[in-house]
Amino acid sequence: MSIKKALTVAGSDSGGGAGIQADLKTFQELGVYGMSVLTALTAQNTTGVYGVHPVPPEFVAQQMDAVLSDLGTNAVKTGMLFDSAIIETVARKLKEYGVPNYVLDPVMVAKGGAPLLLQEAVDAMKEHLLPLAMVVTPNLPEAELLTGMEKIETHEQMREAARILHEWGAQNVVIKGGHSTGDFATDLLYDGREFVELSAARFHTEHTHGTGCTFAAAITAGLASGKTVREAVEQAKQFITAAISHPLGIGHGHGPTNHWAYRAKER
Ligand SMILES: Nc1ncnc2c1ncn2[C@@H]1O[C@H](COP(=O)(O)OP(=O)(O)OP(=O)(O)O)[C@@H](O)[C@H]1O
Ligand SMILES: Cc1ncc(CO)c(N)n1
Repeated sequence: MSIKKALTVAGSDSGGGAGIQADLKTFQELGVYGMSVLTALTAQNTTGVYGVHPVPPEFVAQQMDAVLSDLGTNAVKTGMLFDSAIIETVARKLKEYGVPNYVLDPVMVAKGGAPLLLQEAVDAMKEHLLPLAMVVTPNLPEAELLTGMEKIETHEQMREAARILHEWGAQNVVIKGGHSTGDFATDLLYDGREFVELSAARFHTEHTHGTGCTFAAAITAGLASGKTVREAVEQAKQFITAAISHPLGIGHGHGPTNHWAYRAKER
């Protein structure tokens, strides 16, 4: 059996719960070989983001060349990209190498409110990355910023946002419902033809640092392994639900999710 590989292009979370670190842990747990291209360093822990140090776009390009010219990959995800120069560089390299199975997690703001994407970069993300995406995974505030819709709360508004992002070039759209309220955390998958709702019990917990990164990384790992988009999203939902339901209880703020929980349950 050949080894399946996945690449994450994202920022570093020194606290280990989100960003590159969450992605690599998720890849490992789902049995794919993980590779990483760093776009920014953050001085971060469970209580907040205390500093951001972006990587020069030329060095992002150099990292992508190093990985893609030698190892190649079966899937790629992007997370924190910080500015439009980095976005344009990443888009150019994804096209140059014809990278398959691209998952765009449009990371914009950290849980505590720190900006992880400059405002000037939202248009660049729509123009350069959305049309390349096999799957895009906005949370509700990200879907509002991308579509320009004033409020996305109801199921019908989630469907409308998904239709718009599909029309703008993403092949599949997952609108994540983590930020809504109610007894269920319900996400919506749209492939341009049908809507599929993925629902799980909502856990009343503070420990949701890195949920979005982990979810998108799990989708990426599934695609790298040859799953269909539907199968990969369903597995990712199970992975993140398990990770949230068994928090590690570390740190003084929003603690990380538990990347071991899914495999522990499988055994
Ligand atoms: N309290 C919760 N209980 C159960 N599932 C949740 C909860 N919070 C989020 N989820 C699920 O976790 C996944 C990630 O969604 P969320 O909306 O939290 O992403 P995000 O806001 O991008 O995360 P991040 O804070 O990492 O940026 C989705 O499948 C969502 O339904
Ligand atoms: C580096 C990084 N990427 C993404 C997020 C969003 O959770 C975060 N907090 N930090």
